[in-house]
Amino acid sequence: MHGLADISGDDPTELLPPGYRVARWEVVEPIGTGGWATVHAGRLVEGHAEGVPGEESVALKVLPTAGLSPHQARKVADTARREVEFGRGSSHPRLIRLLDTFVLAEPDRPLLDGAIVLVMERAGRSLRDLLDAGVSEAEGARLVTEICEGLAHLHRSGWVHGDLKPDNILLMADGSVKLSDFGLVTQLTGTHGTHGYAPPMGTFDYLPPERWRAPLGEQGVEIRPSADIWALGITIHELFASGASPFPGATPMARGAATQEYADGRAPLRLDGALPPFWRALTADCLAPTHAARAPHTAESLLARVAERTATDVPPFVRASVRRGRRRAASLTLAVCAVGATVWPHVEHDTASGAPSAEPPGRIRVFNAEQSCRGRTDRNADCSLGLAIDPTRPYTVDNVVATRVWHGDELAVDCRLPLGMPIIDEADTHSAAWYRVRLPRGADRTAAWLPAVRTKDRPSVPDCPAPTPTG
Ligand SMILES: Nc1ncnc2c1ncn2[C@@H]1O[C@H](COP(=O)(O)OP(=O)(O)OP(=O)(O)O)[C@@H](O)[C@H]1O
Repeated sequence: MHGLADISGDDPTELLPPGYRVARWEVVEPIGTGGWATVHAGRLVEGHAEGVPGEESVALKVLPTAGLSPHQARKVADTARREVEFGRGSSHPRLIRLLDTFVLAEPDRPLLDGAIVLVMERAGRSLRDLLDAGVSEAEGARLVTEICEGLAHLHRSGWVHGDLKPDNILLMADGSVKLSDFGLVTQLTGTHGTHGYAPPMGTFDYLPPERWRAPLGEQGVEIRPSADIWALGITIHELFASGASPFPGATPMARGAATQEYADGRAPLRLDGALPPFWRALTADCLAPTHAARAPHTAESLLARVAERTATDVPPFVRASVRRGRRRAASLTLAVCAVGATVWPHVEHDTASGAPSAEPPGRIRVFNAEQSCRGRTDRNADCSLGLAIDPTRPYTVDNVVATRVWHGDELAVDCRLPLGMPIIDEADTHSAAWYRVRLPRGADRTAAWLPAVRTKDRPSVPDCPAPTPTG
């Protein structure tokens, strides 16, 4: 976020020298400086902190309040309050965890007196550090997937990040993504929990067009999850275009003006030629010019799109088995179904007993919310839908079986899981229910899970026992 002044001074070690103790934590060295804060590497020197793996694995974020105008001090305090309130109530593998918070009492060191210290999990670097070199398409897919997992969790829990950008997308030592910097997080309110009110701050390059004109009320400016989706679109563009913004201009203000020209229909969206076709389409959806046009593209639906795309874009040895599966499906199609759909054979296993059962308790037809895919009979890969291995885990690349399904396919169903991972389809239909379906003979497993949003049928089948990781 943009602060009003660099309050930290030129040398962060002047503020918090190595060896400085904050309760059970000790400062090791500075990591970086933001608009309002300096961040230092730190270590635990006393006792034990749950979930802190190594003794040097924390970051101490210091927000000084000394020397600020009352207005600035209020902003810093509000930023810290948001981070703390959010950090205390949330825990997810894709979010940087808050471990401790303090307000320093240092009457003899005026710069530090009253400073707020947040102790957090420490990352190795940020996504910003990857932009110059660029990433491969596969690596980009993994990074975007993990960003979307974090965003989907935030949005599901009723929060908007409000300052998503490569600097706030941190990479852990093992390369995994965690979102950070929750100083502008906003809780969704309103009758349906659709919007909240954020302070009029943020990073110009990542603000959606509607934010430039949003009226500032007593509670702040209105913000919705679609603001994070816009920021995600800019971030994906930067990721595949070596850090370039999709909007022209030498300064953030100029790029902001270009953003508004586009939103007003006075300029087209010009995405960099470096973006591969799938990512062009996805980025364009994230950068839909209005909240209403962007709203169907939720973090959850983007996650499903990337997962499906990655599952079709599999290594050659897996692809061969998928092709074999498709050939088998194609012959069944001819034999059984005049409209290009498949009726899968059903012999595998009875869910409750594990014994083979000839007749499944129910059948469902696959429904594809993409209208353009419904009339097709060619089983085109772009129109295929995935099945999950574990319906309680995020629907990501490593949670999709190799066998694909298409609109109209008829599947044998054993049971229904009412509360799995919530899924939102392209038409914005929500459901946390899943059906356990049998896979055709020869598939690499006997069963998989179809999200209930992918069928219009409601067969009367028993509730499933808790799923095992093998599905
Ligand atoms: N948990 C962390 N682990 C490692 N580095 C971190 C961590 N949190 C922040 N940093 C790094 O410290 C620097 C400043 O942090 P941060 O952006 O949170 O401060 P800020 O004042 O809120 O910044 P901004 O004004 O950009 O929002 C950044 O370079 C960031 O990558």
